[in-house]
Amino acid sequence: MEKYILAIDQGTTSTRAILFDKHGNLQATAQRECENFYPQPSWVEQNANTIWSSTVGVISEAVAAANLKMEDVAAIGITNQRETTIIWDKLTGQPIYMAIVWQSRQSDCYCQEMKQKGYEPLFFEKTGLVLDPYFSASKIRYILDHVEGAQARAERGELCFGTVDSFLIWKLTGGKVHVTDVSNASRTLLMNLHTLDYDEELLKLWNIPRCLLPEIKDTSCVYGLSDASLFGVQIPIAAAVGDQQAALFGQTCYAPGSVKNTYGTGCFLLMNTGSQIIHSKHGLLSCAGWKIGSEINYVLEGSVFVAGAAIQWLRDGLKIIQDSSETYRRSLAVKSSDGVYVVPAFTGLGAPYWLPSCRGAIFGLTRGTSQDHLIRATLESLAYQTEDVLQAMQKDAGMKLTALKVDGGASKNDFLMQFQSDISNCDVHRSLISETTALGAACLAGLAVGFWKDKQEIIDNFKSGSQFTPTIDEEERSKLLEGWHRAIEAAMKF
Ligand SMILES: Nc1ncnc2c1ncn2[C@@H]1O[C@H](COP(=O)(O)OP(=O)(O)O)[C@@H](O)[C@H]1O
Ligand SMILES: O=P(O)(O)OC[C@H](O)CO
Repeated sequence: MEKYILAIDQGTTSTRAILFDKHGNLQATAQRECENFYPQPSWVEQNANTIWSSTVGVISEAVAAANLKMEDVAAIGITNQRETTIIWDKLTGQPIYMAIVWQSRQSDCYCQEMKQKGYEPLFFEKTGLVLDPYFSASKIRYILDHVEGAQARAERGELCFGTVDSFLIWKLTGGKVHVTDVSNASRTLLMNLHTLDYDEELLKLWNIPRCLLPEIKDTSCVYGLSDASLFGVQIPIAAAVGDQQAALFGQTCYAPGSVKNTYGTGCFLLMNTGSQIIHSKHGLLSCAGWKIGSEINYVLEGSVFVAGAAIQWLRDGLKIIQDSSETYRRSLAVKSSDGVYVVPAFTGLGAPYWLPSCRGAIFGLTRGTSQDHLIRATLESLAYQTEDVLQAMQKDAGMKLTALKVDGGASKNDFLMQFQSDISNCDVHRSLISETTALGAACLAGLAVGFWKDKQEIIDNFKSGSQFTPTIDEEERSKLLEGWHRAIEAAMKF
């Protein structure tokens, strides 16, 4: 009887379950939207119970859609929005606060305080990260300070912290297993990148008790079995991996120097740096890519906070499009963005600028500016932000990138992909399967249970899709980029 690997991709905008067969072909997929709440400007929260119920829902729906039974699933791999912070009661499994989403800025004051005390270099050296509310540590501090009695309960070992992977493993195993993997732990500001363990000095600075935290495990290994009461059978949970590292794995970027960009809610450009930690001098982050047995892979990352989220803003905020795919047609309805630049810094600026207080701005408006110009300029802003990160990455790595592998929801937009190729003067390769994040998690789970023999088998299964090559000359490229840099500098000064 043929078996399948089920990947759970719990992202910022949706929870998906996807089934893959032995050849890496997608067999079925199920998806539920996830509601984001914005209780105050620049705060973003989600209901952790809904994250869980949507996960159980999509698993059953995907298996049913493929006409399979749960017995046909050889293993589950989990990939997730990273940094998003959940603290729950160890006895009841009930979250004690909303899930604080990675984009949320409500814990910025803790990071500012650490910066004022001069701790930024220490954190950068040990964790590869900058002191920003993006990462989990200050979010944990926020919950422990704002939920009555939480600090004392954490110290007594009554509470558990987890990023979404950890919370889902806890729930799936019926409250038996409290673990995470190195790729997720390396985004907490608590894990030492060199030892791959929590760092006592950093825990002390944040006043976070170690017993609150999940054990850090490999990325590809069996953490436990799903509780029989959930699906009738016990299925090995065999991978947990942050979604950006999962996409890097799914894109088969195994060689040091290979790069991918994912255009989802945000944009995340990752370069595999092999067993070497490269500490960026240009505003990028270092973190763990994955650990498989004794093999550890590090990555250099540029995280852009608002990418597809800007398209959602056009749809839900400005209401000038009905559907995100409409941006393709609307962008081509005008010859250019006519000098309009959108800086979508709705939740501050991430890499390479790191300015949490920055806000969004639109420049270059004239009486002739139409909705289509604004839509086109918003799409272009995804490519400009990516280009800024690419420039920083090339400087750090000391090399010129000639090809960029891409994936994620907004990578379906051909206009955006062509503009990216033009503006970055490099080839853009879009994989045939857009679900490379889920594929990466499935591959890591499959390797753990022997479903796939080795990485070569995964490379052999990989299917390339469309390719975009540059069509504009250097003069035009420089002019467009010069306008963008004036816009971003003005937004930062505002
Ligand atoms: N055709 C498209 N053109 C532009 N943006 C798109 C398109 N399709 C989806 N998006 C954007 O991509 C994002 C969803 O991508 P996805 O990879 O599912 O995100 P996430 O993993 O962050 O939940 C949304 O923000 C949406 O606005
Ligand atoms: O939900 P996504 O796919 O936008 O990913 C979020 C990132 O993991 C945040 O670091």
